[in-house]
Amino acid sequence: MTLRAIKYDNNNLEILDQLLLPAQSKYIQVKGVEDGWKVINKMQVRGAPAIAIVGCLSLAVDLRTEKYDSKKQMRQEIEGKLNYLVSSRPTAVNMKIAAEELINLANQLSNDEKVDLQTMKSNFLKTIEDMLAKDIADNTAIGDYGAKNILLRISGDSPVRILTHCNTGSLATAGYGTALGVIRTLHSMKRLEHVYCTETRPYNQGARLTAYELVHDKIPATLIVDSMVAAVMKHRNINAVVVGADRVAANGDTANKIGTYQIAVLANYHGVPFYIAAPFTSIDMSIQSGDHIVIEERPDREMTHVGEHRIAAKGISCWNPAFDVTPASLIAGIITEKGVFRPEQLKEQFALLNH
Ligand SMILES: CSC[C@H]1O[C@H](OP(=O)(O)O)[C@H](O)[C@@H]1O
Repeated sequence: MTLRAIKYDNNNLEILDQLLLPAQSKYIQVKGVEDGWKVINKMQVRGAPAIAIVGCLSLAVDLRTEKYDSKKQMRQEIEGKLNYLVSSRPTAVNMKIAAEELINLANQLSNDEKVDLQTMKSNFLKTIEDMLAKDIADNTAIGDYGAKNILLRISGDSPVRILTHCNTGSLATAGYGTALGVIRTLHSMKRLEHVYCTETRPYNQGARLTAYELVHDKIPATLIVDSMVAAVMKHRNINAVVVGADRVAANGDTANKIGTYQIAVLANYHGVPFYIAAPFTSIDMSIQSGDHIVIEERPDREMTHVGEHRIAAKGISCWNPAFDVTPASLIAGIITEKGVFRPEQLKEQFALLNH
């Protein structure tokens, strides 16, 4: 049984409430865009690709139940709801890119006189529902490209030791995962010796979610606290770091979970290749560098408490950015579903291959 963050059939959308994992595995129904915005903003579902898929599927739930007087009215509803969903979390670009593409599609269908209202609705819904299968296909391709590229660096057929940060698996996507997809593929090739996953404070995506996925898949792994990365690189002979992305800028600068930047600096110091694994839907060619990426800041309580238990002194001020930006100069390769690219190749390859 594979882990599924998202369940969608017969217009019934459910998400695995990731705030309750690993103690409790509970699915909650998403009854439309309002619910979609809330479960994304509260991080009951999270992960750049999963955010876009759940957001768009929540729109599909609304569209199937609502009646429209005209194609123009439906187009206006679609645009308003998609822009609302984009506001749920600002850093991951996938929801923004999906919204732009779906608004363009709604405009095309609305302006096409050969297309009636019912055909517009069914074409639009199919495009959204196809996102699930496409994401899984993208992730298995990322896994293949990433594993092969990492193994090119290894002499003989010895297995590798990988470090990863945050959660980039089935719980951050429609399935299989991006960076965790690379790890899954290495494991299936019997070329993975061990994974080190960081706990990823303050939301603990590593301890609660990645560890959960690795144990579920029986992949040999060790959980480390975020402050142990340097020691693990010094003493455990890490062959590569592979992490995900929330937004990759045109020059390859990448926003990812807070703590990623310092891992990249440590990897550079220890001569460990540092990879980003992300689908083209996480690449934002509209911004030239990471300087332009908006970094979400989350509530202090996510730092000062674990559940209901206070772990920080009352009255201390907090800074809780959810992401940081790793400069392209520290990135050995960007693993995508179309291949593995050096940051300086990204703009050209994206223009060639993004279709
Ligand atoms: C498949 S990449 C997921 C990406 O999203 C995570 O952030 P969050 O848990 O806040 O949504 C993290 O940055 C991962 O790398």
